Amino acid sequence: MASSTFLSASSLFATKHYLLLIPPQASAKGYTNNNLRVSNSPSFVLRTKNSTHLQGFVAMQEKDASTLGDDLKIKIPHVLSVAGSDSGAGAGIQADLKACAARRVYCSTVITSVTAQNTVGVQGVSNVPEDFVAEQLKSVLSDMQVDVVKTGMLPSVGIINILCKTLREFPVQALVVDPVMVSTSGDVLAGPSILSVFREVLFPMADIITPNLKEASALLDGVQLETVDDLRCAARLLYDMGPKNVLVKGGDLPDSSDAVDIFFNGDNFYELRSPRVKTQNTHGTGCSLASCIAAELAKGYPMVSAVKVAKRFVETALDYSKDIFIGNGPQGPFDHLLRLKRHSQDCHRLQAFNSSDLLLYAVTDSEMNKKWGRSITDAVKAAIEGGATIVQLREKDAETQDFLESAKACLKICRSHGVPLLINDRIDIALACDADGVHVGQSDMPARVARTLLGPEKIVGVSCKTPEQTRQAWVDGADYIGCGGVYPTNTKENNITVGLDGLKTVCMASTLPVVAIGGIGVSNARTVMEIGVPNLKGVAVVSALFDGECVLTETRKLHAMLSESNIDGYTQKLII
Ligand SMILES: Cc1ncc(COP(=O)(O)OP(=O)(O)O)c(N)n1
Ligand SMILES: Cc1ncsc1CCOP(=O)(O)O
Ligand SMILES: [Mg+2]
Repeated sequence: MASSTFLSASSLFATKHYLLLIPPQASAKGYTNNNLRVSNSPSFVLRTKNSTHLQGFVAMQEKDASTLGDDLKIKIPHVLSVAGSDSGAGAGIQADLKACAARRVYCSTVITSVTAQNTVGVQGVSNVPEDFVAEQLKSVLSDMQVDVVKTGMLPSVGIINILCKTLREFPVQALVVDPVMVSTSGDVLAGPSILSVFREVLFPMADIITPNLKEASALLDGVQLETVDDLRCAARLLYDMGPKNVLVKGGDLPDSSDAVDIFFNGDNFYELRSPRVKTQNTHGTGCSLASCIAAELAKGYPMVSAVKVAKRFVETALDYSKDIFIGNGPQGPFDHLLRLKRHSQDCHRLQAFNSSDLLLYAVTDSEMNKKWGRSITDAVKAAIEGGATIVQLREKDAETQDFLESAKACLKICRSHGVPLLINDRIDIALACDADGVHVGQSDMPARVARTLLGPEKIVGVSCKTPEQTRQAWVDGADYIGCGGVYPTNTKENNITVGLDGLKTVCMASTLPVVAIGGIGVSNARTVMEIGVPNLKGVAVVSALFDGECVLTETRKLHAMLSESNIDGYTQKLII
């Protein structure tokens, strides 16, 4: 269906630019090196001729890929949205852009109409002149390898005719038609004059049409649609107008606690049923659903899975957004990217990573807390009260669910004190609780992948014992380096001790700030900090803080020692 580039795997393996990490189950299933389809970086989909697929990561070994030959460039799935602009950005072109971004598909836009719109309703509409719609269409389609066209508000017969003519000139893999007629607020966006051109010209070209109840009824000359059986009849009648597939959305069906949509492909009916999300923030659901279908088609998925994924995508976003508040009208927008609330919860972390946070780095240990009969939250509270400037949860034996609960509780404490909280090894836990970042070692999740998964604003720390590792950490997008064990330690088994010389070598080679770790406490922290390298920013400590009766006392002692020697001030001055 979609025209993503097919690359032969042997050419990928031959290049130094890509390292294709084939998941074990791929070779177990006997996948050959032929016909691997790379659809997205850094994630990829392996697709075989029988369309089974596996997902994984493509890691770029070089940041600069500008020297790649044409045959190795990655084709990005591309949806062109032909729709109206919504100034409130809940629906229309703006929703389409967000839905495609959320589904990791490129979206270009042809604007058919500009609406003055908010959560209350539509205050004004100004259609774009037809010849300028034609010009936009030509600009995009003549250049940009569009896979799928998705239509929204098509406000005039002339614009629809221009679209159909242009699509004949520049054919695409699929056409998704959302026959927008009325906004969520009830305002008319396309008059009855377009009904016949929809039915006679556009629908026969469509791979799928996605009317809601009101639109289906209007297209069927006002027939009443009140039950799921009515939706089935409507789907069949609409199918007879020529589209290859029909999705009739039953979101407005009365008396249903479920959201029921009917999908018909000419052979089979699918009843897509899910619990109705109780929310007022539904503005733009139709546009987003159609865009998501288009996005999945552009990636090469079959129609039924595209529709199912799209429905799940919208439901997830609606559920996530049910308590957000944007605008005073009855139907607010929702958050396609599931990120807006996180930002407002982030308010206690006022700035990005600050290397002076490494001064007194407390690393927890579940065994030690158990031994001394304290909870992890009490341990973290005491460490912060004693002066810890950053906290890492290093819970090696914790069950995932317990770890997540502890991490959420500790995060609350840390946020209320403005202290960053990092998670050791477990990117999944960091993502699930929205921690401030992670610390990974040389055999953990590679720092570059951790960075990709966590995004640019989170902190990524990497353990390094050599200059080569520090350089790689920097290339991979790490924020700091943990270097050790500086001294022998019982906390980490089989750990090679690098000594003060090893620490110095790493610091000298590093372009990133460094924190020293391993066997460090009040008795030797000063010696460590006085090795005289500007980017050594602090000490990371486990047993000296947590393997004792009173975490508060031990942390205070170490904090006093570090502040007394004004180590941070010294290193800050040197590094400037
Ligand atoms: C600040 C800091 N530095 C180094 C480490 C060690 O990480 P790693 O090498 O992954 O070993 P484990 O801690 O996972 O056993 C650290 N945790 N923190
Ligand atoms: C996790 C880790 N990485 C290198 S040494 C070490 C253990 C540090 O623990 P302690 O501070 O008790 O020596
Ligand atoms: Mg680790």
